[in-house]
Amino acid sequence: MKRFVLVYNPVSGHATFPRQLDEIIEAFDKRGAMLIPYRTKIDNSGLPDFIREAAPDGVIAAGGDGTLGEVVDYVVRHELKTPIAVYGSGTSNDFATFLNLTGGMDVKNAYFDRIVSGKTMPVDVGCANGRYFINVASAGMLTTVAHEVNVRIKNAIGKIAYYIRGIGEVPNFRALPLHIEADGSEYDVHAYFFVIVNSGTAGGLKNVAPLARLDDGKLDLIVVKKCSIPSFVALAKDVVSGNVRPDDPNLLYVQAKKITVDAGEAVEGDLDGEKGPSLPMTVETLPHAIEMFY
Ligand SMILES: Nc1ncnc2c1ncn2[C@@H]1O[C@H](COP(=O)(O)OP(=O)(O)OP(=O)(O)O)[C@@H](O)[C@H]1O
Repeated sequence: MKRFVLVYNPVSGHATFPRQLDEIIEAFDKRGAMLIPYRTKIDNSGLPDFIREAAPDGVIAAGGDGTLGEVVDYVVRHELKTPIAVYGSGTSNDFATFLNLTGGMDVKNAYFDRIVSGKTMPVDVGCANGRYFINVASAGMLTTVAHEVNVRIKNAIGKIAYYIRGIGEVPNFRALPLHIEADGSEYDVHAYFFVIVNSGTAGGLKNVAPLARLDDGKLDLIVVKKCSIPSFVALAKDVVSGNVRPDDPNLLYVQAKKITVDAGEAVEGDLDGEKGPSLPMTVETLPHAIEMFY
């Protein structure tokens, strides 16, 4: 009998996942597979031993991008060599969205079939100052905004909270003097923020990085340069509508294996939507570091 560790975050998104637990256990039971639940806590340092002990055919991360990122960090760091599935039950579920895994029970049941039959693909992982992430590393104005959003507000109204809080910050937009090295090329730009993405979906927005591929051995760096307010509004419109152009003059768009970003000060960073290392940040790609069910 195949068995899967179900790592579920009871509070992510609207804290609705616990109500779906019975349905999911039944879905795997029907497919002749066993689920071994692991309820996340603030400190999940016992997870690697739990996974080793269970010796599963895969680990399913049920939560948002933060939960998935944490599972990926443990799997890579502890060389657990187990394929990973994502069940998006967070606020924005960027990675699950990129893999077209969000939707109704039809989508989920088809995915459960593929998990049980073992359909996997290799996926790159990012490493930022020694911490692994699956989807996005970033820093700058927007990151601070996201971290300051009260968790309860975030749960209640989701990503809209980012914008509400963000709008309040507009007068405080501050550009950072970034020095960037990407695979040997150097760039100096005044920028509001940057994202380094693995998939093309970030911050609840699809197609933020039109060139991004999960298995190309590269990460995509997108830097939003300091610009006039009308230019910024036009760019924001393109981003929201999924029409980011890599050659947009207000962006620096670079694909690279290794990227270092320095702002000359310790600006707070973000990994997969959670607090990450501060700048300077060195991000490297680990090509095909994990297998993911898709
Ligand atoms: N039992 C728990 N009680 C309180 N917080 C928890 C618990 N388990 C995990 N967490 C916290 O949940 C956060 C991760 O949430 P996650 O990113 O998965 O969901 P989200 O923020 O709702 O979704 P998304 O990242 O997709 O927007 C982490 O900060 C983690 O510490």
